[in-house]
Amino acid sequence: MELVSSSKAFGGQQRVYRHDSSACACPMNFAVFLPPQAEVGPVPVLWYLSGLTCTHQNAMDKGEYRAAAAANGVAIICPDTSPRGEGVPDEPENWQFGSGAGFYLDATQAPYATNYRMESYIRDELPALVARELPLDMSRQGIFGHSMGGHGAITLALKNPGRYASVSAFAPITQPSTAGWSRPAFEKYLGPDEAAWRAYDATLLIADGHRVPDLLVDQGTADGFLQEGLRPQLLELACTTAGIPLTLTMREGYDHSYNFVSTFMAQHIAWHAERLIPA
Ligand SMILES: N[C@@H](CCC(=O)N[C@@H](CS)C(=O)NCC(=O)O)C(=O)O
Repeated sequence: MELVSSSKAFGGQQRVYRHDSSACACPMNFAVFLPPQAEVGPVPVLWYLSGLTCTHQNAMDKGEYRAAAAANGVAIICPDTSPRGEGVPDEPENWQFGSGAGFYLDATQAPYATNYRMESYIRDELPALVARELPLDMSRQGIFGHSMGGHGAITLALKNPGRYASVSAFAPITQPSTAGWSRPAFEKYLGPDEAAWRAYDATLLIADGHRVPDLLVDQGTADGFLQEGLRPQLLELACTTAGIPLTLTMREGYDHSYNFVSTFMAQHIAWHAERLIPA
């Protein structure tokens, strides 16, 4: 992998790397913050998955995670949200599909199946790469994300028990198989048979028996996508029915932006650190 940039922050290093992805069949960028503790030994890893229209850069620029990551001694990795660039099929006018809208799934339909394999990328390829190249303790991983990235974090945690010791989300898309901004994308990536969509829907994965030990979710009450796109009540119902301890907090007056995400970032990192770092 090629170092694109490196800058000291909070005693650690905020870096961006670029590499040729075999899962996505294109070059991919990712951001990684290494806390100062990484200079003395491998540190736990917290994966942060971003939402629609984002790249590896949004959370790095606006997520305000570095102080808490340095204080807790965890690395934060922010991957891109889709394959992108020359030769990657896209709908440039559509912000809910294609570039910036990979939905953390492995597409099965032409022409998307060649590149849009974000599940394999996040679950297999990128962890193997960073494990080889960076001072990370891969036996201690957590995952979180925002909106489409909250969907990605929760579904990956549900499907890979034991891989992620902790999972949380800011304003996650809880039931993408029925939400207006994700249904068309699911159909294009996965085909018309909705049975194939269940593997990428948190509420349906829970209904099908998948579990996480516990789950932290924050949601702003002034989020314009709250009832059409996000619907935390569906996740709450699924978790209650399944007996999954969910800490869902509705945050009065907060919208969908990084002003909301950054406000609660330190609390989420502390939640993960409690589960990743033995007292
Ligand atoms: N472009 C959309 C908004 C998309 C949006 O809010 N994306 C969220 C994730 S779902 C985000 O994080 N955007 C990038 C940013 O705020 O930096 C619109 O015009 O309504």
